[in-house]
Amino acid sequence: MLTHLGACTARVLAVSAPRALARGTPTASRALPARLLSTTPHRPASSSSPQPPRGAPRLLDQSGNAKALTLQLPDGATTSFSYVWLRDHCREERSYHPATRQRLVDTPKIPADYRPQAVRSDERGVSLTWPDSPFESSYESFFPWAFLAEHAYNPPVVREQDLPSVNSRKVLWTREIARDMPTVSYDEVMSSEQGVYEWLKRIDTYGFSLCSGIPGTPEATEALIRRIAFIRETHYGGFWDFTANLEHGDLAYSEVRLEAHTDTTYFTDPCGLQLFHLLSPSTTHTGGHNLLVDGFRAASVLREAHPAAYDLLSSVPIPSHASGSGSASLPSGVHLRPLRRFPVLNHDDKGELVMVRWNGDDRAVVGGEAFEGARMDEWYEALRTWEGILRSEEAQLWSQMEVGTAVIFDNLRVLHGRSAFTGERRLCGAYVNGDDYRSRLRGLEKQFVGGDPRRRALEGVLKERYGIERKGEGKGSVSEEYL
Ligand SMILES: C[N+](C)(C)CCCC[C@H](N)C(=O)O
Ligand SMILES: O=C(O)CCC(=O)C(=O)O
Repeated sequence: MLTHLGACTARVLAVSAPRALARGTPTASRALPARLLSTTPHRPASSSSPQPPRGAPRLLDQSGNAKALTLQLPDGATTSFSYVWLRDHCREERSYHPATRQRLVDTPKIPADYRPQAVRSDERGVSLTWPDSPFESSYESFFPWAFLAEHAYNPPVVREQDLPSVNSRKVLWTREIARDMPTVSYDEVMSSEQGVYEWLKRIDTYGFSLCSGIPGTPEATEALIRRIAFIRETHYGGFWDFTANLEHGDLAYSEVRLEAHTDTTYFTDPCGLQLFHLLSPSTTHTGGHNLLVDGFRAASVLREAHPAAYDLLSSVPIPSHASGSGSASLPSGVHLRPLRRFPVLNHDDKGELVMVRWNGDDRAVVGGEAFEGARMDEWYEALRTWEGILRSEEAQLWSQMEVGTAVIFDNLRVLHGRSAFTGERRLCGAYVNGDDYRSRLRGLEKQFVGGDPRRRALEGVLKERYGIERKGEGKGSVSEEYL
């Protein structure tokens, strides 16, 4: 078991109905705490919404003389595709390897004025017959309506506002979550794909999860991590089994307190997941308690209360370094250029917060043009404000780790730390790449719930708004599993 430190006195920011993460048969995992800060869930149109217009989309010009393929959707909307785009995105075997799903067509050789000699459509989609030409012998491409509707660009048929944000499933938390921690059991993770799915869903939702019932050995811990994906090797090695011996020239290998931070801020691509499992019983040491802070919640508090500070921490790039060990040297002085630098708060191209990078110990010298004038004072004020939120009582989830229960967290969202300790404290764990974790989760979502939330919303929009569905295998090699 994990012993939570201190009474849970944090304010619950907002509570809505408990969210069932798992669909279908309940697993051995415990129920999940109610939402602690409501985020606006994406609500697909209810069954009372008007019935979608029926009938397949239709072509507006089948003459083949048009400069582009234009189709009209059942609601009257029209959208066009360039013929070069169509030839480039053909999913037939001549153009798209059916096993590797890689493009075979040599795109730059498609003539700029390429056009089909015939175009026809039916209830399933559109067929274009390409002519004999120096580019290729005559050939037919088929596109299911679902493929065209999903990938329409001129104009788009499905827009960003039709889909849930990448953070729609995330539940922000305070230390209050200690009342009922997202937890799965070692046995369920090791014994079934459903178990791995329950584990990764919790990590995706809360940014962390416990896993209980683990044999107190590094071997069992490593096997558990490898149920997600392969381990990410760094200059600290792959799977770590360490004590406070400064083995790798880093404070993690010491007994000092570490404030809430994210790891590997000196890498262009910080490690995605990080797992810790205590191997020495709590009787062998004093202190060394685990700290977790929801960096996305902290950022939302900062944005609400200190928007200027939020903007500053979202724009000014911060250098980071690690002494590394042996051959690794990751300096990042003001004039030394890593591949690129990142701010503390990082957003995707839709403005969604997707990565927190914060490590006060590993931060290198800040300076350069970005800090001229009053900017340096403003930045330190923002730092104090940000750290004030991270160190607030309501934000800090402290736990005394125990042999048999591991904590795993998303290093791009959840900050971690530890209290100082004395005595023998042996910890093991590893990093997993963020892309490998997200890929594994998407594969499990496809297996258990028909895809990730955006994929399911996209197909819901096409079906409910236009009556268009992806219907099993398409014609030829164009499968409905197109990427
Ligand atoms: C490998 N292990 C997790 C034990 C320690 C990693 C060292 C942490 C480093 N200061 C950083 O923040 O990246
Ligand atoms: O010792 C711990 O509990 C955590 C150490 C740490 O923060 C790290 O390795 O990044």
